[in-house]
Amino acid sequence: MHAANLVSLARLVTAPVIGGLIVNDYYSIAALAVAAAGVSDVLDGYLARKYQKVTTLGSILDPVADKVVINATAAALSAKGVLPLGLVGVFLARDSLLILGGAYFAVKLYREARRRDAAVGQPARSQSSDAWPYRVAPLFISKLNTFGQFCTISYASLGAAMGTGDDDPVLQALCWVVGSTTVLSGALYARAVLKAPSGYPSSILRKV
Ligand SMILES: O=P(O)(O)OC[C@H](O)CO
Repeated sequence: MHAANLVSLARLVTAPVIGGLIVNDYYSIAALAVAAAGVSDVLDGYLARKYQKVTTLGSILDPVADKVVINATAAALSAKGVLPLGLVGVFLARDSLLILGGAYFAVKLYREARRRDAAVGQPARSQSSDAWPYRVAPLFISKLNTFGQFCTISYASLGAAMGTGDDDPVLQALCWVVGSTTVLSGALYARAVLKAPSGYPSSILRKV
């Protein structure tokens, strides 16, 4: 596995650790760990581009790792009364829709590959990389949103460590901003899909 994907995978597996830190009130370590996860989100993309390893797998693993870390830590902070439950609901709702959308296109690609194989009388090769000619390209607003989510969660955790409380105006502003960018990014993904009713939305699914 390429270094870029190892970085994404490492981020993914830290999610339960960070959640455990928050639940057990180790807020300052959790804040650092979330910030490190945010830095690793930049690093995996940089490594993939530098070594020309921008792959289908990497393009899925990277946002999945982000979603797991962000939702798990935001849910843990909400359970501790540090982040509003509504914000976590917005994060979860958008990411559930994105995962459902991703699953829809994965099944569609798989079925098309099976049909192609059947048409030429070849054994099924739908598992091969030929069947997955697209990589996922996040919208720019989504990259900004992910950055904002990491910042908000890290700041909230730091605030909990310092006892500033959830009425901190900076935290409240961050929650409103990131809640809005989450909704906006979900709406723009939905628009991209709806504009390509029978095909693949080229603004988010790029040929490998
Ligand atoms: O949350 P997404 O799927 O819009 O993707 C944004 C990526 O996580 C950026 O690395």
